[in-house]
Amino acid sequence: MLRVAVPNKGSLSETAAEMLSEAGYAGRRDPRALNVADPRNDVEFFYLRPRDIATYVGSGALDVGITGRDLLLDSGSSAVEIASLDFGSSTFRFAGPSGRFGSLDDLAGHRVATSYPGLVGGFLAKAGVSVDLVSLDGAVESAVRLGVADAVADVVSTGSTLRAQGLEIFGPVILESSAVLISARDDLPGIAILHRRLQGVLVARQYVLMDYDLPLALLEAASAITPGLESPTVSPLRDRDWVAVRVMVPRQDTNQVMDALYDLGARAILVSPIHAARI
Ligand SMILES: Nc1ncnc2c1ncn2[C@@H]1O[C@H](COP(=O)(O)OP(=O)(O)OP(=O)(O)O)[C@@H](O)[C@H]1O
Ligand SMILES: O=P(O)(O)OC[C@H]1O[C@H](OP(=O)(O)OP(=O)(O)O)[C@H](O)[C@@H]1O
Ligand SMILES: [Mg+2]
Repeated sequence: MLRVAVPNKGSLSETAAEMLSEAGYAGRRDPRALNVADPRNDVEFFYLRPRDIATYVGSGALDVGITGRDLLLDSGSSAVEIASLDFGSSTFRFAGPSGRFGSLDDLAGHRVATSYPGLVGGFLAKAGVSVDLVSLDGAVESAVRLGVADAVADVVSTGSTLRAQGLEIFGPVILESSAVLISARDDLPGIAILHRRLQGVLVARQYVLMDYDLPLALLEAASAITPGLESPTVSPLRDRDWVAVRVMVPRQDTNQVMDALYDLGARAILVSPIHAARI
């Protein structure tokens, strides 16, 4: 039975659970349950703190897990990233009081608060900048105002938490992070199945199916607008001068693509959602 680590709370937990459910796996009925067996899929899920998942997976106690790239790198675990899951995107940045720091070198000798000492310490060591790291559990943006640090290094999404504390980002990007699938095993077929199913969910979320009718003479021009993943499916119509085209289109481009196809001469342009996919 494949043993899978899933975030039990925090920013990643809801979407991770939704994706697994869309991928056909059993979820938690009791939100406090720590594990759920899914015998139909030969999987058992373990609901753990996102910060601990890389440790469990790296040690081999669990086979595969969903966590943040930043948490994986901070942990120093030997687990590796198998795939990005395209949610929970954030950037890891330095920030200080407005106008106080201009570049990374300005940090030398100062106190930097973070709840990711492994990630930030590694980054600063590589950059050759020596600081006094202040390790906190969370809400690190308060550390400057409360006087325990001169700057912070933390997860930034919208930036509103930093702004509310009078901080602004400076220096290089430490990391672009997102939710990732991690493992320390490459010998379990169940991992490839889980990976493929989650990829299918991403495709179903990111693409729509588009059908349209088109004068045959415009097929090359239309294929340039909607190349599809491999190549568009083209079917004959009773009127031999026309064809029906079916193609996958990135969801976010749907309306621009429909406008362009209509301008070209396509008609009866229909869009449908994709419920599941294996690409
Ligand atoms: N505001 C956010 N937007 C997007 N991703 C975020 C945000 N905050 C955290 N994350 C990401 O979520 C993952 C886990 O962070 P999360 O906040 O859920 O856990 P935590 O900080 O350990 O727990 P908690 O905040 O509940 O104490 C990390 O990969 C982080 O980059
Ligand atoms: O850029 P923003 O959109 O404001 O989001 C970033 C904030 O979100 C996370 O906080 P979280 O709620 O996880 O609290 P924590 O700091 O205690 O982990 C992160 O640690 C930042 O503080
Ligand atoms: Mg947090």
